[in-house]
Amino acid sequence: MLNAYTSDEIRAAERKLMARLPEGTLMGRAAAGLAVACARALPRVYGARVLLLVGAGDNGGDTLYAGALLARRGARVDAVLAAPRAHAGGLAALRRAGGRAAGLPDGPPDADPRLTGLVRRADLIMDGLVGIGGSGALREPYAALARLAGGAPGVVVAVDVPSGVDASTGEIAGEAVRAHLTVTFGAVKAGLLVDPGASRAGTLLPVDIGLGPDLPEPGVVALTGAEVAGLLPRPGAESDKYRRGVVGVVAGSDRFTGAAVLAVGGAVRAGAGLVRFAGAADPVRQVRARWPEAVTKIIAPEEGVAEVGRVQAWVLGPGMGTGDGALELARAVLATDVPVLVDADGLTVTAREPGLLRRRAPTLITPHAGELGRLLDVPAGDVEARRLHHARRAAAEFGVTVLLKGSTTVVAEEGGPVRVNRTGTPWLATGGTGDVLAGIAGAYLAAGLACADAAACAAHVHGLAGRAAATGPEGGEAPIAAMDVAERLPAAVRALTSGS
Ligand SMILES: NC(=O)C1=CN([C@@H]2O[C@H](COP(=O)(O)OP(=O)(O)OC[C@H]3O[C@@H](n4cnc5c(N)ncnc54)[C@H](OP(=O)(O)O)[C@@H]3O)[C@@H](O)[C@H]2O)[C@@H](O)CC1
Ligand SMILES: Nc1ncnc2c1ncn2[C@@H]1O[C@H](COP(=O)(O)OP(=O)(O)O)[C@@H](O)[C@H]1O
Ligand SMILES: [K+]
Repeated sequence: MLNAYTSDEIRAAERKLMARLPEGTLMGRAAAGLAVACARALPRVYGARVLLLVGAGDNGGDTLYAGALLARRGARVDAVLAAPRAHAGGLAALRRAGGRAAGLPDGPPDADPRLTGLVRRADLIMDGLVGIGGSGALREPYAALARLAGGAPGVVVAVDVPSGVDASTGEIAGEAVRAHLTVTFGAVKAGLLVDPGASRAGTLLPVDIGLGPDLPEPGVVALTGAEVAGLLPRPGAESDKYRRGVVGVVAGSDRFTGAAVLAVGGAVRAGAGLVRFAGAADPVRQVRARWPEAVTKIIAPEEGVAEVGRVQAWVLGPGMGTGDGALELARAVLATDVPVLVDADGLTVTAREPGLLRRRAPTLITPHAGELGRLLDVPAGDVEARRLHHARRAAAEFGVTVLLKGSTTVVAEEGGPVRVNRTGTPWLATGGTGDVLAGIAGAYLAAGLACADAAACAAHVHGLAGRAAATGPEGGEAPIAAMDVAERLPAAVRALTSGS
């Protein structure tokens, strides 16, 4: 499990640890780890040009000490001091090691030829403007320096967090540094795992400074492949198709037949014991043609799902339409006493009657930002900008588990940590992949996994399958279709369970 924390949690742990150690020990450990990471990111240290962007706080202090270590190994180190004050010990160390430091010129930094020259020529830039002490949008001149680093040809290394990214949430209020590598101290910050912050961090490199025993229970976690493999349902000698889990899928409409085929495909390929599909005549025909494994039934909305047969979990919504008939079907499925996954159109219609989501049996909703925005009555852009906040809020408000899709998938439930999935690829941003995801998670629910486990495992496996589809065995990357993701599921699960 990769555990991630807020700035306050890290600070509290640091305070406890610092009380037991001589002053400066933690900064020394942080700077040493940072210098090693930077040295590894350079082809050679001797003669390399290194530029330090230094803020007034301890984040700048780490950067100056690390710069001093590189200068001692022969790097040509220049520090730009973004504020009138800088960490005194760090500055002295850099100068002693032969590094140079200067303040900012008058006027805009991006119009200063010396500064733009330093940025252009730097093999490596360390962003030490702000770390966990940052709050709100980057102020000037920090914001201008972050912009300058954005256009630099060299490697950009964020110190602890990319400046401008909220370390606790991943939110970005204004300008933010875009790093190739983030060297983060003590423990991973939650904002490095959640977009928009996560995509500014590049590769994450945690440096252990001894905080472990002082850290609390994490508020955000990412499951490892081995943990997901351990949770995935697996048939045993006593299994039969019913015990493995029967998933009911209510999806598609005469207008949207593909969503039904894809959701059923996700469930079949994820290992459901049996898939029962119920819907309008057209999607039933399509599902039967593509997935002869599924048992199908044509239903009219007023019939409900009582005659479809016994299932252990329902998937409700992909492509089912948003009219009154769809709402009637949603009412029928949500009135059952088994776990229900609500996706896509199912969410759009329940947004008209959110009380339907309050059930005794578990409920998992799988919105993208637009769908969650409709449920919470906030713009989709705000959901994307504040993913952790809105996913947690919806879980609390509706009493459900929430899997919020998009560039970072987060799974939130009351009383547990948020789980973040890191296996996906932007190639998944294509029509129908969400329908496949719903089918996968539905199969896991039917097999008996709790909502948060089913959601986290489904997102993990779906992300792996998406990546495998986009990269293929010959390397490179190519566009994918949603059905490719369903087809790659068995290979993704095989790779996961074999530990490769
Ligand atoms: N504690 C420890 O043991 C260890 C800590 N470590 C390191 O210390 C870092 C935390 O250091 P920190 O607490 O000094 O805060 P830091 O991130 O440098 O920022 C504060 C400065 O930024 C400024 N500022 C804030 N927001 C701003 C904005 N929007 N735009 C512009 N400026 C803004 C703020 O200005 P102010 O608001 O006060 O005027 C103040 O000057 C941590 O990330 C890690 O790198 C490691 O060495 C390991 C051990
Ligand atoms: N930029 C991205 N990076 C990674 N995954 C993405 C990105 N954009 C979308 N996805 C994933 O692609 C899928 C799209 O689902 P959804 O929006 O429901 O599409 P559809 O309704 O067409 O099936 C989700 O699993 C989502 O997490
Ligand atoms: K930083």
